[in-house]
Amino acid sequence: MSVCPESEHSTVIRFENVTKVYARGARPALDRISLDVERGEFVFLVGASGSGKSTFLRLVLREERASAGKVFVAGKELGTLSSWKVPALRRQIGAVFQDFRLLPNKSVFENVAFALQVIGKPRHQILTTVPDVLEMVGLAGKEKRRPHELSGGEQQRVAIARAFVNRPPILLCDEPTGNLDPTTSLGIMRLLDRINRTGTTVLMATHDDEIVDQMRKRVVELSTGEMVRDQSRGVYGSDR
Ligand SMILES: Nc1ncnc2c1ncn2[C@@H]1O[C@H](COP(=O)(O)OP(=O)(O)OP(=O)(O)O)[C@@H](O)[C@H]1O
Repeated sequence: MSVCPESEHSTVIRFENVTKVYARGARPALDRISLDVERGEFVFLVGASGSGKSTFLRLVLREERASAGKVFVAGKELGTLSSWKVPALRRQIGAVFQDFRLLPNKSVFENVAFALQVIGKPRHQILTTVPDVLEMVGLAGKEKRRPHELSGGEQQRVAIARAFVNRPPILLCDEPTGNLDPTTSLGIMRLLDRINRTGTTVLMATHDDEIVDQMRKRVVELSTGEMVRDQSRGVYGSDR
């Protein structure tokens, strides 16, 4: 197995000349992307629909493999990573999506606890960890509710709690505010910012220009699979 050539300790995601082609003859969804994300960074991935943002996130999760080039996550090269090691890789990555993806028949508590049960955490640990993370995301007192008894913003907080409960070093967010109004979105961003300040690297794909402009974090822009901008403390549109 090859290991990331840079210091494993600071670079958490590295793309080396990565191309992804889904179907033979199709134009690349990602075209020769090279990028390093350091531990503790907050990175926005922006670009029009179809520019390759979700493909980028899927490569990090090893849901897809690069057609050419190398992807390193947490020091591991994903092209040569054995399939039996993929679950351990994914334990290092929390993921949050636009559509929340909660289990509808489970309570808030159970939705978050489930993430710990599947990785074999003991019951006593689950009983102390879940209330802590629910408190952190602002859902103390709502443990027994089902997802349909919560607002969209609250449902996204449950999804974030579930993604973060195991304290992964990396949090991937694919349009996490896409279904939320601006005020609720701001609350979600404050929460992601807090999580980032604990040292977790956050990589967030978004179309939400107001949020990108307010947060002033690193902005990586894709356009039809090519990286056209990588700006520290950037804004959504490069012309502003
Ligand atoms: N599973 C797939 N099979 C074939 N082509 C795909 C697949 N997934 C994505 N694509 C293509 O790859 C390109 C990039 O898509 P991707 O979903 O990564 O873009 P995106 O920037 O996330 O878009 P959106 O903002 O709409 O989610 C598009 O041309 C898309 O049609």
